[in-house]
Amino acid sequence: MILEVNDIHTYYGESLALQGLSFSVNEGETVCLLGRNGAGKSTTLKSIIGLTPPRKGSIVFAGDTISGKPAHRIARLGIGYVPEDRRIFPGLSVRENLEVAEYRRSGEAPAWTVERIFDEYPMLAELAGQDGDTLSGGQQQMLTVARSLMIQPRLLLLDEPNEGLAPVIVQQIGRLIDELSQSTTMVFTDQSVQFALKHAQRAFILERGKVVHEATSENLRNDPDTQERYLSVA
Ligand SMILES: Nc1ncnc2c1ncn2[C@@H]1O[C@H](COP(=O)(O)OP(=O)(O)OP(=O)(O)O)[C@@H](O)[C@H]1O
Repeated sequence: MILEVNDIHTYYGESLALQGLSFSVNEGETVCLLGRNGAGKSTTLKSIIGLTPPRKGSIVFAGDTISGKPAHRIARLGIGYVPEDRRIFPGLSVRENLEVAEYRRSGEAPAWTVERIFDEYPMLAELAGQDGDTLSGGQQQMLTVARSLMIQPRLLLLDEPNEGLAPVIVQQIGRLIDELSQSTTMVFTDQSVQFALKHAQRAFILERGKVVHEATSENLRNDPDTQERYLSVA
């Protein structure tokens, strides 16, 4: 088990967003968090990375309790996070956006360098000198995912990577998830059950800040009742 989220309670002010949410992820797996708007998917990822620390419960990553640690320390333990709003640093080139994120754990050769990213994603190499702010939505998403690799993640969290992107770009993001899932454990959120089932091995369905259903993608695909109950827009 690389990630264990145990009974977390996360608040915004006095308002309870996650109320006893638990799930776990095995090393090498790709899982998806599904659920209607406001179910708590983004807050779950933000709780793991430490942006909205849970007030109760615990989160264990690779044997270390990370709940309670500051976000930058959690990231340095090897958790990459791509927020919903893709924070490209404006005024920095594509190359600089990657360079500022670079982190090498002592004693380990980095798996990801700017050169490797440019080799594997030539589209980013072509844009190397361009200001990050001038990129299209799809290019920005590629860059934010690539940037999250620069901390050499063992676990990658992607929050709605497809939001606002054209279908052809969504296909590219799907391919990127498939490729990265060969080497990295991943947790992503998505509004589209079809996309999730295609690219994740397991899904957790959230409702009102809790996991209410867990299934392999295969089983959920053949379970229209559960899809209808928790995922269809009423
Ligand atoms: N910054 C915030 N301040 C106050 N409440 C918030 C904030 N962000 C989220 N919430 C509340 O927390 C709950 C969970 O929201 P969250 O964004 O995690 O859901 P989600 O499943 O990711 O939904 P969406 O698909 O709309 O992003 C909701 O009730 C939401 O209104």
